[in-house]
Amino acid sequence: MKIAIASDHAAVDLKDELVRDLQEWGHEVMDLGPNGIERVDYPDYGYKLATAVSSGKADRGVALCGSGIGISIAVNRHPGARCALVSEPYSAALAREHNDANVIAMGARLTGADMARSCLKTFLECEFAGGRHAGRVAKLSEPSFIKILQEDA
Ligand SMILES: O=C(CO)[C@H](O)[C@H](O)[C@H](O)COP(=O)(O)O
Repeated sequence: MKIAIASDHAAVDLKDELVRDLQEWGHEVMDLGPNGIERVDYPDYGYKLATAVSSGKADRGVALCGSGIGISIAVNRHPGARCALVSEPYSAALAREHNDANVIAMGARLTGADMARSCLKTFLECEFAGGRHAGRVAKLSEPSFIKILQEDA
């Protein structure tokens, strides 16, 4: 698969480690940065990642920051992204099977490299179950649903 990955400064080391894992597992990796530990803003990298996945340039995305919270919020602002913040493999499996998540988010300051690797492997191996979940996932990007949210805001 083609996997896009991005982080902020807090998760560069984890990003680099997961890039190596992804390559070892045979995936094509789009590393969207950053390349150093200089402070950057997670919305910038979350937006880049969401665009890569939504446009079809990448099949799946990996979003990393200190807690995973900021970058997952940023990615989910993009209408084509379904980003799941996880810290253990069962949630990573459910994110694929029930939610058809196309981006996994993790927090480098909270989740160790071995656990992150295990979550990522599960996320990439699991498939969307469809069935009763399909209509729910479709609703997330239905124009009428988005319109209701905007009107209620
Ligand atoms: O976790 C994050 C956002 O949810 C970020 O990665 C940052 O770590 C967090 O905002 C703290 O910022 P800092 O500049 O690293 O102190």
